[in-house]
Amino acid sequence: MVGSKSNNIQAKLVVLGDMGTGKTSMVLRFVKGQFYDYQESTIGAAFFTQIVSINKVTVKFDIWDTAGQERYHSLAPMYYRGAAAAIVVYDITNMVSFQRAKKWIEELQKHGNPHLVTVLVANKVDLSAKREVEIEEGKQYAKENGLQYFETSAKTAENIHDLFHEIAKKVVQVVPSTMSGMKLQTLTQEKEKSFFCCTA
Ligand SMILES: Nc1nc2c(ncn2[C@@H]2O[C@H](COP(=O)(O)OP(=O)(O)OP(=O)(O)O)[C@@H](O)[C@H]2O)c(=O)[nH]1
Repeated sequence: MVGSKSNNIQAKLVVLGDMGTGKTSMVLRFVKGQFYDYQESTIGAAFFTQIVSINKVTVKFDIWDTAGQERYHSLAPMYYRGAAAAIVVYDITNMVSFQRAKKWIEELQKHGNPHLVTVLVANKVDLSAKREVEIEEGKQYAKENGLQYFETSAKTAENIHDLFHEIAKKVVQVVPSTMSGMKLQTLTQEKEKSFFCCTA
């Protein structure tokens, strides 16, 4: 439970998925309202912050946008460790990226925070004429694995706002009741271990 006064939650959010699926584009759309047709591939990872208000609760997302290229795979645990939420992205025009998304989900199930809010995102829905992964396939996989599922387009902004707001709502719901009322200072010492960081 979160206290009735105004509350602030800081939550680490990691974005994973194959290269070129649109991870950076989705985050840029959400944080800056921008989209680039020629978005450069991420090297290592990029960091962004954005605040979302859910009723009287403010969620500050610390977003780690990871690099999808295989050579950066070994860095990923550094970014999903301690995360409150994860977005796993695939490109609806690329079946290989869907297979890769499943691998990420398996990895998170094995090594991620057990309370991780995980969302499967099918991006580039504006390219439906080139679709290789059917909606039902994505939905079915998400259902079987207890994940939320969103179809988005970073290009047109379809569902991007809803995606991050839904994650914020879920994060607010799973904030452990023991953390309600804790002071930021107290939590800072344990920040490495904690999934959330609250002020009340
Ligand atoms: N049509 C369309 N193109 C998109 C969309 N999202 C991203 N793109 C394009 O796809 C390409 C790759 O996008 P990025 O955002 O760099 O993908 P990424 O997953 O961050 O890639 P890595 O950094 O290599 O892991 C870019 O040319 C984007 O413009 C979308 O929703 N629709």
